[in-house]
Amino acid sequence: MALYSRVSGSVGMITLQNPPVNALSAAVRQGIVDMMHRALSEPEVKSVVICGQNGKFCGGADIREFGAKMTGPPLVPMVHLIEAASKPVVAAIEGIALGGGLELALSCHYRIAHSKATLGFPEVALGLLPGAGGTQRLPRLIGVPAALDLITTGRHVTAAEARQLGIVDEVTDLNAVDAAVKFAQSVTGKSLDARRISTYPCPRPPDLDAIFERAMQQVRRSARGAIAPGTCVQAVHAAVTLPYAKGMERERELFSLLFTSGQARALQYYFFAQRAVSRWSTANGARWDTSKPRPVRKAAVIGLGTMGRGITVSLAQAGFSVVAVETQEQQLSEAKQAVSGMLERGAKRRGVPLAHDKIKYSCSVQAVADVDLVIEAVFEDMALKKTVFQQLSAICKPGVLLCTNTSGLDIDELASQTQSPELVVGMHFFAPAHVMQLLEVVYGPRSSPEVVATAMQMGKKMGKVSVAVGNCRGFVGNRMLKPYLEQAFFLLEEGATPEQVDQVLEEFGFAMGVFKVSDLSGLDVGWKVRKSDGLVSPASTGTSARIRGGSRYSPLGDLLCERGRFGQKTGRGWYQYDKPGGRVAKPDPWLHGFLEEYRAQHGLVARHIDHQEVLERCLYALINEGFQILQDGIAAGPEDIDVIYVLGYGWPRHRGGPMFYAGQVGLDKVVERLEHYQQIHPDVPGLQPCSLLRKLAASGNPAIHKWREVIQKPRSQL
Ligand SMILES: CCCCCCCC/C=C\C/C=C/C(=O)SCCNC(=O)CCNC(=O)[C@H](O)C(C)(C)COP(=O)(O)OP(=O)(O)OC[C@H]1O[C@@H](n2cnc3c(N)ncnc32)[C@H](O)[C@@H]1OP(=O)(O)O
Repeated sequence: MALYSRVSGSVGMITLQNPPVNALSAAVRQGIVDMMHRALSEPEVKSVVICGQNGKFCGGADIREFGAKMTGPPLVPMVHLIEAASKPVVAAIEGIALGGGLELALSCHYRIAHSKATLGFPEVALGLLPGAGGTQRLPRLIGVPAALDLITTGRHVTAAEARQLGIVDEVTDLNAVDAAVKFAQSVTGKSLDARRISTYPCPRPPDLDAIFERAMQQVRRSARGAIAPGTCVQAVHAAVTLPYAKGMERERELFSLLFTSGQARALQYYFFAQRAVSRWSTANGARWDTSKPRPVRKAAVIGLGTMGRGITVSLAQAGFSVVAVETQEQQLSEAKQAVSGMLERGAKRRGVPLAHDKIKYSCSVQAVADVDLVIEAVFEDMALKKTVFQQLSAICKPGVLLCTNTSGLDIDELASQTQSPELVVGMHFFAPAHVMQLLEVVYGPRSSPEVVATAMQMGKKMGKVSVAVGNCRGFVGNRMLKPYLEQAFFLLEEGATPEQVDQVLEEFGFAMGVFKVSDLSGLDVGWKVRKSDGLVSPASTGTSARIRGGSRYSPLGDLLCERGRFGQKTGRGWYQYDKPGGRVAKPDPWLHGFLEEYRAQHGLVARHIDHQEVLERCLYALINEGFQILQDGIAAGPEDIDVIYVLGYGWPRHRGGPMFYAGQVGLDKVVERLEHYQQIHPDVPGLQPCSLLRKLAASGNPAIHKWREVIQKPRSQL
């Protein structure tokens, strides 16, 4: 709703009230319309201030209303009512003015912002465009290039930048509402003719066509198939080429197109999914709202390889004191240099103070004796990690949280090396750890709720999105990756090339295809794991070379590693690179020849594999594992899996995540296609639809938010 009051005798004040962000729900819109009429009809009122309760102007349209039937006054007539008002209307912007909130502010005649406020049009991230005149008013106010930048990227600007761009009239360090009231009094009676943005002519730079061409190219490059950014460009184009009223019609047309799209639904689902994962629960009943995090002031990182360095930087930048331990002198000095460089670049990019003094380096594990939390990031080797955990358990003060950055080893086995297994959790960072936003917090059967809560909160403090997951081989992300990779290898055996598979996945929207990712992370990583699992056997031919434990196995990755082809680092992998460490993947004729030879040796006949088969086999195998993970209680809900895949594995956000995507495809269709492929490949268990997937499909493809009702009480292995 919106509250009306009279201040200083002549100023009508409309306060938006809809916690937590004063979103423009039907009730708020109704309140604004009613209170505007009231302010305009009261003769004592000479000017109006619009502000938001609790220091937040407005977070935009109420996204929760998008899925339901719209009620209440629409936004467009509401902003027209404000702009057409005969009394000056001043927006007092505190906290946030985003999306519809900024459109509301742009319909006011003046805008006063607090210096800490942020403003922006983030609609593009929800698969939309600013549909209440934003695409028509902003270019009129600040020009086409700046408007295109803000609307197509959705980036938030500070009050200072907004002032520089001309979006706000004044910035204050004092109380913005008081300042707006004073301002409103000062403009009482002044003509409003020059204050209605919709009446401004839209500036037409001479190189207009080139500007729009560049904007389109830019969004095509970065959108990875998302339709909203390009549609935003079209809407801004209308502002320059059409009169305001026609431009508004075009904005509405384009908005409707996006509003009803699957991409908008996926992005809006993802928006709430990312927030839902902070309300975590575990298979043994611990919950976010009943578990109190422990205070952590000082943390330690053990092992300063690539991951340890990134984790050290993340901790220091988040304000923790860090003891960074590396027992190899040479490694330690290299790490110091690398960490310093990362901190300097980070400080420059984010304009934050350098955090060098937060870090103390040591080559002795004894240095961690007084820390509150340790993150072990040594080499991915169980025996080594066990030794480290035994040492830590002996050295650390009582009650210290012992965390491991393993990407898939058994947390419980590590916990059993310590005197207090309840204090052990996984904190699985993604490389580069100081950049990637995802953190899998892995709890074991004995991890205490407070310890899970602490790791989740630590992640948040480091600016990460933390997702709590149960303990199993590969946890959620890497466990689902296995069947996906497996299918990609099988497709090569059957006749595909790495570039064909990658192209299909990149067209789907993945940042990188599976083989390019494999080259980037290093083929030797998986090879070591397969070797320790006893899967890598001496080269042989015939069917038995491609069977392990009764199931189909592709030794292709092993064979490449045997030839020293580890990917980018060696300049050769699934692709070739101009030099070791090179980044540009080029198809490799050697690899094509090798695949032909391999097929011949194993009696395989290459066949044509189409786009649909590549996509379905890779994605549905991955999705099927996701359902198995839900069934096992390793992830509490589909949102957890989707957030992990979008933030950690390059799944296109505009497709919501693998579980959401499965729902959009239709669960019955996913089951049907998996069964189809399983009939052809009966030796691939990962293509057998799991029982939860079958159950959900049989119960009529329920909406994703209803899946939890069907997922029985978690039947975790924990
Ligand atoms: C043809 C059909 C015609 C239909 C007619 C429709 C006409 C529409 C016309 C115009 C289009 C306008 C569109 C919009 O305005 S879309 C919304 C644009 N705004 C945003 O995208 C802002 C989204 N919010 C945020 O970025 C952040 O929440 C934040 C910066 C505002 C605050 O961040 P933080 O402090 O970190 O808090 P949380 O993110 O955790 O959020 C707290 C809580 O609030 C919920 N929430 C936030 N914003 C909204 C919102 N706009 N609507 C509803 N709910 C919102 C958020 O979900 C959190 O709650 P929780 O999920 O329960 O945890």
